[in-house]
Amino acid sequence: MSEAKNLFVVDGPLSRHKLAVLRDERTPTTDFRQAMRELALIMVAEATRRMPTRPERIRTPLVETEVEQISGPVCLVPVLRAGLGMLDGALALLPRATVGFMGLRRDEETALPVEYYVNLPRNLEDYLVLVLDPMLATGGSLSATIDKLKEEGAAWISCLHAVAAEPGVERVTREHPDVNFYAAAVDPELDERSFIVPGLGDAGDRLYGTL
Ligand SMILES: O=P(O)(O)OC[C@H]1O[C@H](OP(=O)(O)OP(=O)(O)O)[C@H](O)[C@@H]1O
Ligand SMILES: O=c1cc[nH]c(=O)[nH]1
Ligand SMILES: [Mg+2]
Repeated sequence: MSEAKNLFVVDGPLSRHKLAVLRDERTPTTDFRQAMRELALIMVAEATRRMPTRPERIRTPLVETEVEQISGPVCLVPVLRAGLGMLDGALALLPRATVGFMGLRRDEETALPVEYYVNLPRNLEDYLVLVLDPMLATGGSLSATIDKLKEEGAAWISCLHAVAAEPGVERVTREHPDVNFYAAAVDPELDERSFIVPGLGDAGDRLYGTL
């Protein structure tokens, strides 16, 4: 298992349970979607633990006191399509977040990412950015996403994944030591089509019934 300092495995009983539902080939689309939403919620709770905060003085009904607020606006960036399966869960905890989109699909022959849609907020440097994508396989799609976000000025980025594969983790943690990566599981390998093994199959197809 990767020992990178910027990799965090979110593997408590609840996330293991959700992941078990996602991995099972018998799970129908509706249950798969629900488990993905719930896992995203758990992962956002974990990833926000390392967000910067700022103090603020307020009054409770009794006295004046100091509280903490997350120190910037948050931008959620789902990587289309599969990342959309995590968006609702993330928005449940961060309802005021801005949402940007990265449209990428892997070429079936080469497994390299092809960009087809990008829509990010202006002034990305002001935001704390959370990238949502259930699958981190070779790391090609995530690497392209992080490069784009940094090009647009993002300075604080964390990435949330249901399943990551060792080779992809090795790549993105090495290329981006300033970014934090969260995964519910790190699987050992990729098959000849660059699918994660054991993995959960094609997350986009399972979310949207396009099997
Ligand atoms: O680490 P990589 O090797 O780049 O693979 C991971 C990417 O593959 C999947 O998307 P896919 O291309 O299947 O698009 P989809 O979400 O539209 O199905 C997944 O959601 C990631 O974005
Ligand atoms: O195993 C994999 C690899 C890439 N994308 C997926 O959806 N699943
Ligand atoms: Mg897919």
